[in-house]
Amino acid sequence: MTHTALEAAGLAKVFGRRGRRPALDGCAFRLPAGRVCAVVGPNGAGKSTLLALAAGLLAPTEGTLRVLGAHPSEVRDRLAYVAQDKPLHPRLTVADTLRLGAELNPGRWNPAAAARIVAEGGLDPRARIRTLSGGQRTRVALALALGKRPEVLLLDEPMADLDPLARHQLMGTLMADAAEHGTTIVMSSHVVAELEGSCDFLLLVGGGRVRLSGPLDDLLAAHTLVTGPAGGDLTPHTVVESRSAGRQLTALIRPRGPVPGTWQSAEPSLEELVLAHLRAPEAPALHLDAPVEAAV
Ligand SMILES: Nc1ncnc2c1ncn2[C@@H]1O[C@H](COP(=O)(O)OP(=O)(O)OP(=O)(O)O)[C@@H](O)[C@H]1O
Repeated sequence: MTHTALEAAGLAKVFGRRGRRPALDGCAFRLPAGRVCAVVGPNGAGKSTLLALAAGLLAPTEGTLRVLGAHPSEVRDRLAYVAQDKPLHPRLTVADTLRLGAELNPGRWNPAAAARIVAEGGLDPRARIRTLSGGQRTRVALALALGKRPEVLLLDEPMADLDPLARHQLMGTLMADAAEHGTTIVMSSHVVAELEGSCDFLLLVGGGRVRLSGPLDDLLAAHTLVTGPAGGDLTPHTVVESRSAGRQLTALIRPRGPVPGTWQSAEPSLEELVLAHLRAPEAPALHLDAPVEAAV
């Protein structure tokens, strides 16, 4: 039994010929099993590439990405992956699709988990996939994924085409499943607010690199949002991002020692942490997950 769900070392992926800008470059992180991990970052940052590598659908150009201590292809039956485009057979009905899920996952399939997700969306089991809306297809794809009873669930922007109520309800189902079975969930999303309160581990990817990694509480505690007079001196602290409005300066810092009482300070929210790093792509990386070094 491994206690590590995902472990990347020196991970790089170049699409097409070598020499092109890598989609991922020199990524190293370690995600312990049982965590709910948010993967965030701007468009083109490499989030989908990372998830497809973890699912074993892509091979790294350099380095390794181990899943449950093994090569992804060796643990395929212990993983489930929901891609952005949710490939489902358009002519099958919802019930046929779940039956296929059962046939493809003998000994693992949990019909109740899959049926529950479909039923909660009010989907007619006799409806053909091609007649479903984007959000309804997402629900079927999530039902297939959870029905597989995976140890690691990889979700690429799973909530993008769901209405707010369905998002809320499906997030609740996912979190309950993770809590009950210890499932590791790795979920990319652009809607940072919806990750707050559900995720306990963060990977912030930018320009193909992992810029922040670690337990969310530790990453938040390592940063302080300060407000003070414009032109105020923030040495010796590491300033991730600062903005002035009139005579006031607001900055996200990584404190190195106490912050003077002339500054108002508070712990940032997840959204504030992520937005500051997105606005400041050159800010230094911070890894609080003790990743392994790339093998030489
Ligand atoms: N199949 C592919 N062939 C060539 N380049 C690709 C391919 N897939 C991704 N890329 C490139 O790799 C980089 C990372 O893409 P990726 O889809 O992983 O980003 P992302 O963070 O998931 O973006 P988004 O938030 O827009 O979904 C981008 O520059 C993209 O153009």
